[in-house]
Amino acid sequence: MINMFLTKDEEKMCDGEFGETVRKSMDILVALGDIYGASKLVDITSAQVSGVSYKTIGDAGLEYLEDLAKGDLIDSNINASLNPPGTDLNNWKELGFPEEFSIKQNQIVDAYAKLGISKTCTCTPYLVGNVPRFGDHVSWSESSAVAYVNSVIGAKTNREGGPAALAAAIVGKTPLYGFHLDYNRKANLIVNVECGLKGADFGALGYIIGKAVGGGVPYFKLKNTPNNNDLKTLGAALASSGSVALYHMENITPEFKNANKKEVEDIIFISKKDILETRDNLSTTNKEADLICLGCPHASLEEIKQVANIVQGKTIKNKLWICTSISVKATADRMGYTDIIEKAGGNVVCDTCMVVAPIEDMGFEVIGVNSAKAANYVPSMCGLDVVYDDTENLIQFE
Ligand SMILES: C[C@@](O)(CCOP(=O)(O)O)CC(=O)O
Ligand code: SF4
Repeated sequence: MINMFLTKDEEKMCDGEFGETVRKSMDILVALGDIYGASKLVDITSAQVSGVSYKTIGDAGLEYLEDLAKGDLIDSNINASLNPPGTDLNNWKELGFPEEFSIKQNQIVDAYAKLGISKTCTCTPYLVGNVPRFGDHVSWSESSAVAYVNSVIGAKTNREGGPAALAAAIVGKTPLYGFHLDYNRKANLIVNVECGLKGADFGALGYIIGKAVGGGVPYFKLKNTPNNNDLKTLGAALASSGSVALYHMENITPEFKNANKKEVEDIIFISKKDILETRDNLSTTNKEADLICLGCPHASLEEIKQVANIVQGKTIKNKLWICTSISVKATADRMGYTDIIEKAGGNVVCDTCMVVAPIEDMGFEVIGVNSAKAANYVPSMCGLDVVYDDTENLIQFE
């Protein structure tokens, strides 16, 4: 029995009148809505679909998607884009990605494309055209992207699983509960940062607070003004050590005035010592990195420019990847940044990242990262050591 209210059209979708793909998607959305007590479905303007890497979904995932893609679709008329896959979809051969893995990976992405999800392949779709408006209901699933779209843009999403975001993309709707409702978007922890922050400090802060707040909503008071790259780094870390989907930042994020901070009793003070200790603890080894892997979440053009400025005219000792979307790379190519980085011995890698790529099978042992999320996940998802530091300290020259 279905508990939530469905319109006549939605009932028809559940009954299979629009085909099997739509029916199966409605099954997922209605089950989710009933579990979480949603009153109804709500229209969305955007979806971001994770569950893409062959490393995480395997052959079973590929078969499921190819089967689903055989059915008819309705025109859900939303902007839907894919998360990073496990390979650079075009340049996997040149970059040394395993062949069988890369072929399967391309098949997965093709199946998603048949289901109407664009091959944007990034966890920072807000940099490349999948940009909802403030207040929009959306269904996003990559956890750093969820934190960004809720907090920095002020669109509304729960932390969806890949299948739920795909179902939402197919139908153009999501169940109305959780962070879609304003009363769940209030802060429940105040974070008073007593020192200025820069670079990898933001990841360290996110790592500490994610652990402290779990799935709650932190409200930050900072001494200095972060840029959007800092906010994406912070959100990624919050969403990986905890399950944060939304944060507020005084005078920075769009909903900070409605966060009800006066009613929040829990307050944490963060000192320079806390940040430095956490930065140290995020490294699992003192060894030098054999691969420096930047772009978690996927790099912006400014971050690629920063790397180009650091390596210009020099020869990098370690291997260097800077991971980003194909759209950002296209602009980096045009600006000459890619050429500078390649001449120094590094690569701008498209689509994939250090967590979802099979780097453990590619001969690397120690990965240098400037992202606390990557520092948290590379040891657990790839079984490799990490060194955590700022970009300029990670890159060594001949
Ligand atoms: C680790 C992560 O960023 C990438 C793995 O994603 P996927 O489920 O393989 O698309 C997922 C997440 O944090 O939501
Ligand atoms: S692990 Fe990092 S780079 Fe990879 S998809 Fe997640 S946020 Fe993006």
